[in-house]
Amino acid sequence: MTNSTATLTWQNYLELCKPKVVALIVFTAIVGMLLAVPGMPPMDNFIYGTLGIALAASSAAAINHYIDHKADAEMVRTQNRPLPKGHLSARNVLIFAGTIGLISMLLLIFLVNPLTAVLTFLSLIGYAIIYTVYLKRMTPQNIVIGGAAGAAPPVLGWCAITGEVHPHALLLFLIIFVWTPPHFWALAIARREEYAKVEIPMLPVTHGSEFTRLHILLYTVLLLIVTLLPYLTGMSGLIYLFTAIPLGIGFIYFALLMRRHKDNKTAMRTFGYSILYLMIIFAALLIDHYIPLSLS
Ligand code: HEM
Ligand SMILES: CC(C)=CCC/C(C)=C/CC/C(C)=C/COP(=O)(O)OP(=O)(O)O
Repeated sequence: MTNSTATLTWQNYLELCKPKVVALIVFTAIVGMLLAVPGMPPMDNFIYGTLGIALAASSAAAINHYIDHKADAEMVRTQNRPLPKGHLSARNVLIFAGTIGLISMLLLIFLVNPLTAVLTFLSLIGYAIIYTVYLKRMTPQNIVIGGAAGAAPPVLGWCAITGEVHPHALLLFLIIFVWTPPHFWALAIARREEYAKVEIPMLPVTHGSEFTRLHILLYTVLLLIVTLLPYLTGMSGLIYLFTAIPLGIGFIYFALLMRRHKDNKTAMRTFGYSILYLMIIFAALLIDHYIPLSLS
């Protein structure tokens, strides 16, 4: 194998893992871990927990590539993925997904704790099988229900440190769960023709873009309310609150902008904002945890 072929192979495997999505997922898990205890969490649980969750999410992403390869070949956004392009064989993808999935489970069972392993496994199956095989092709509520898998990582992170599912961790779950529909539907509006072409019943395809825009707005309002809960329950302080409120208002502003400007560019700007939103709100939770303002 020449050097450039080796690089290409390596890049293809990395692409299977959806590295940017998984990076943000892992960040939310890390925030869950750091919020679970005052000060620093035990290093072993932190490192092996992070690795285990990252490998499970990557395995789920690779399985999603395998199951979706036919639809992916039909859509401009996904047609250059390693399977539709023929850069990797289905067999290689399955072996890769199985191997990293297994390593993840071994790490979590033996070096973290069994509850984290079970919950991570359920998230993997939730995304790779329940969402990708069934929900995605069955109902326009696919991403609302399937969003539970993507929202799980802070709970997994928290559990990796304490061995329990704490109600505060469930608040973090709730934030990502309510964030997911406006995150995805903004993109789905811009890509509705492609989803229609491959007969995937995303909300803008089945109920139209207007209806979807209204639902994006409703979810951003709900999200602003839900993001007040960490402050109201005493889990987070004023640094968090003063970040969450303007961020939430910003998301509502984008949702309103989408109702005024019906172009794909505005929809994609909203999608871009959603990613920035999640990064910043979780960063704020973290900063607030270590630098609590005692004004409250
Ligand atoms: C059911 C749940 C979700 C759905 C259906 C969904 C859908 C998508 C789609 C289709 C893209 C691809 C955009 C593209 O190809 O340009 C994307 C990108 C992205 N998603 Fe999500 N997402 C979900 C949950 C999440 C979660 C839980 C996170 C992180 C916590 C996340 C973070 C991201 C990031 C960072 C990107 C940008 C990737 C890039 O720039 O390449 N998503 N999402
Ligand atoms: C901890 C653990 C195991 C979590 C798994 C969560 C996980 C990897 C979520 C990914 C969310 C995502 C990118 C959904 C899009 O899938 P899609 O098929 O609708 O998008 P696509 O068309 O870009 O493939």
